[in-house]
Amino acid sequence: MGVETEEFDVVVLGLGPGGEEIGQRLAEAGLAVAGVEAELVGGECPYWGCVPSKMMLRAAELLAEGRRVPGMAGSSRIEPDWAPVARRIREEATDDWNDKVAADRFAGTGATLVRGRGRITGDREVTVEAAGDDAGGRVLRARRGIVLATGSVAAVPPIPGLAETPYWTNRGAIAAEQVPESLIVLGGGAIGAELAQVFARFGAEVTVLESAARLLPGEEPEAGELLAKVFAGEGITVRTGTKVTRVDHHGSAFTAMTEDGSHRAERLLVATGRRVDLAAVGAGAMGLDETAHAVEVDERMRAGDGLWAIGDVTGQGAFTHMSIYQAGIARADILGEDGPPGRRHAVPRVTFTDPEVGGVGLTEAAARERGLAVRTVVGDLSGRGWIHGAEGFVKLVAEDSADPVLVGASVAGPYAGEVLGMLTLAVHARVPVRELRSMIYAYPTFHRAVGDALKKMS
Ligand SMILES: Cc1cc2nc3c(=O)[nH]c(=O)nc-3n(C[C@H](O)[C@H](O)[C@H](O)COP(=O)(O)OP(=O)(O)OC[C@H]3O[C@@H](n4cnc5c(N)ncnc54)[C@H](O)[C@@H]3O)c2cc1C
Ligand SMILES: NC(=O)c1ccc[n+]([C@@H]2O[C@H](COP(=O)([O-])OP(=O)(O)OC[C@H]3O[C@@H](n4cnc5c(N)ncnc54)[C@H](O)[C@@H]3O)[C@@H](O)[C@H]2O)c1
Repeated sequence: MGVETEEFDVVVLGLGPGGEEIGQRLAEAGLAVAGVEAELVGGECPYWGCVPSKMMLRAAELLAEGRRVPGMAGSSRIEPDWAPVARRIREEATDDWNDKVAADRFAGTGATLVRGRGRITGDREVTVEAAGDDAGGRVLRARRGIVLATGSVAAVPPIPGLAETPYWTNRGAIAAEQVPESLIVLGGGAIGAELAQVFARFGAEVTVLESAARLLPGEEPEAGELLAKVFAGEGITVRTGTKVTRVDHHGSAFTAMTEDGSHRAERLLVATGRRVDLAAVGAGAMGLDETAHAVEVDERMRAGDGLWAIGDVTGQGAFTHMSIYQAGIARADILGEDGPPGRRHAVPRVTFTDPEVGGVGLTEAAARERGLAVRTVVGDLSGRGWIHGAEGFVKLVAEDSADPVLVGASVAGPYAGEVLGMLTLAVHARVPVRELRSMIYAYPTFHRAVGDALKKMS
């Protein structure tokens, strides 16, 4: 088996949204870049994550809007059909899980695409296993350094019996050609909540089993409570504070045993978080702790001498926008450019359920855990919520000082992810609350609810 050694300025290991962005931008800046990808150029987001899941959610939202016609605009008869959803995902979103367009775009910037699974095997050295028809592996040496951007995979809890069953992770759910008659969703975080609502709206009988005390436990409690109410109204069974003790699969059904009973369904989706495997990428060869849950980076995304890490592997927020943001910071550092350091006080997050749930910066609980003295206010969606017939809330978390700024904010309701934009700006730029109060909020918009909430803040 022959082994070729090649030299580059930078080797990017993993071409998800973060790796793709930095690889392309460094190549465009004139560096010799190799990008190593084991599966599909683009990573989880376009093929099994954000993009196809948001297509599903858009379809499910259209059904829900149709069902809202009676009482407001006439009558409606809704007949869900999964076929166009599966077709859009196959043809428009993922090109049938083919990355030719992305691979060509990457190579078009002058970067070298190396297909195969890579491993750090020494200082600034990556060895790539032979892939496909390649005769042997390749050794890539990086003069400036390696960017570790290998993302995350679904974390599967060690529940007895589960590993022996044909459970879905996000990948199985996204590639579904049919809606199951019934579905158990293990985990009521972002993935679990979004996909539970999609499948329920297309006719599946859905049960969400969440170990924490409420849905979306990382968000404000008001968000989990609102979603639980909405889910109940849509016929979704939600069990929180539940421990699943065993999972079995017999014939065509899953059984999940809990401490107070059992649940049966045709499919079971595991949505209990993500996992980073630093041993698999050989991170120890450049001094990292391979047992860690994430790579620790400084404000320039440096993880060591000649080593940068970006995206899900950093544990700073498993979001596509974080991986691309961090790619920009690392790119500037590698090119020796001045630029703002990576900041984490205003990371936005949106769960695209209906109602959407958006948050930025700290929740009240997270702020208090850090020892910050804060004041909070919770408001409703004002006039627009009533006109729309929608439920939701705005919650603001301000530091308790003479001239306070917001350290966190949440919004739930229609277009909450869009309303979050102004709150993200406020937290990011530390706009004083007095300035936010003096602003004019268009009537009757959803974002006017922010102005109304500010008036109530002591
Ligand atoms: C169902 C779902 C919905 C989501 N929705 C959203 C959303 O709406 N908005 C949002 O911001 N985020 C969303 N996310 C999260 C988002 O997909 C991730 O945060 C994002 O993809 C992370 O990008 P990344 O570059 O860190 O890594 P990834 O996208 O995980 O890509 C890493 C790449 O590295 C490759 N790789 C791994 N190991 C090796 C190796 N040893 N050698 C070579 N290649 C390797 C992998 O094959 C992969 O292509 C969602 C995720 C899921 C699962
Ligand atoms: N709209 C978005 O931006 C979006 C959408 C989907 C995913 N994502 C990203 O992907 C990440 C992973 O999503 P996720 O939903 O898998 O993770 P998550 O961490 O958001 O939620 C996992 C949930 O599973 C629960 N859980 C853990 N172990 C359990 C068990 N044994 N039984 C029952 N419940 C259990 C946790 O309490 C938690 O509520 C998210 O944190 C997010 O960063 C983002």
